[in-house]
Amino acid sequence: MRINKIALIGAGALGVLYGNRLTEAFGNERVYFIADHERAARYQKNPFTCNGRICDFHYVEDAVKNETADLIIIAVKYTGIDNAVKSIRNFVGEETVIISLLNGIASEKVIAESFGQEHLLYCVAQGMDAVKEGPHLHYDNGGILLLGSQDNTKTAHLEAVAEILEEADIPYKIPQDIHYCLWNKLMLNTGVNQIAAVFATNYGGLQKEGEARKLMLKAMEEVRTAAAYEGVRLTESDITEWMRVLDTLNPEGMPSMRQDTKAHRKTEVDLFSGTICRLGKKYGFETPVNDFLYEQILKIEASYD
Ligand SMILES: NC(=O)C1=CN([C@@H]2O[C@H](COP(=O)(O)OP(=O)(O)OC[C@H]3O[C@@H](n4cnc5c(N)ncnc54)[C@H](OP(=O)(O)O)[C@@H]3O)[C@@H](O)[C@H]2O)C=CC1
Ligand SMILES: CC(C)(CO)C(=O)C(=O)O
Repeated sequence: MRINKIALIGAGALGVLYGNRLTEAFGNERVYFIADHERAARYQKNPFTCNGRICDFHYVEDAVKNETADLIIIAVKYTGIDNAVKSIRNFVGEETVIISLLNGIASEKVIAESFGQEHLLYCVAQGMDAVKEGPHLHYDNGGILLLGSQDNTKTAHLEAVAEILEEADIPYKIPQDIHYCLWNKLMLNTGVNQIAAVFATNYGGLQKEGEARKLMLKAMEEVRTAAAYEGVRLTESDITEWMRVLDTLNPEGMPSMRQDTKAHRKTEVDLFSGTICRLGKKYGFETPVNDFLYEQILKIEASYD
């Protein structure tokens, strides 16, 4: 299989980062964003920039028929996944490969249920420092994509995506176990993102000993339990390693969920405690910390003007 046409949906921090690298590599004949009519018009009027340079993006309206993409990259937030799935429907052909850059493990389930497991490759986006203000994206570190198939074998789809990333000079890795990688990142996000939002703090507030850090570790332990029920083994040392990484971060920085609550945006809580509490109910284990965090985050969202 060879990937010719590449579509993205979601021109946010990650969408602009990858959209720009792919457009620079393959041109806007082969690379485009799928967008509804309102977004396409808005984006065309107010072009995106990436590290100070205007992005030469091409937009195709989601109502267009008879245009399928070989690869679709989903880069919306979880709050936008249902509409994004509707928007890409016309572009999914028999051989289309779909990857989701979203955090957590929930978007993959939505995609598989909507289009069939055979279209899906698993992906973790990590290590980037992309910050988007209005249409302007800045990053120093472009991060890396971890990719894998459902059973971690080298499928034709996986090889085709790897080839295209290689050609575009986009860093990627095919780890031994992509599900472990997805869960490990979910464990970090469930602790760090949610605690920073609930305690209205930054990385500095999580780096020092105290109630916030204690609760963060307990929230992460509940993810370990959920992962075990799902057949993924996360260890104590995975948590220790994340704490080492957390302790190196700029204390003034903050995870995306805290940025969302500060800006009074809906959060991705359903990706994090939403997932863990749901699995707790499914398998019959207690999730007191994530129950508490879920409730608190919904309260924060409800308090916005
Ligand atoms: N930013 C990062 O460094 C990282 C992010 N992630 C994860 O990646 C995902 C994306 O994050 P990020 O790029 O930061 O998110 P952003 O909020 O920056 O971007 C999301 C974009 O999706 C667009 N969008 C929403 N709904 C639709 C729709 N129906 N059709 C088309 N576009 C739509 C929004 O457009 P509009 O503005 O026009 O409404 C917005 O620009 C999240 O799950 C995040 O947790 C993972 C690793 C790192
Ligand atoms: C890894 C981390 C916590 C980086 O801040 C993140 O994924 C996020 O902010 O959503």
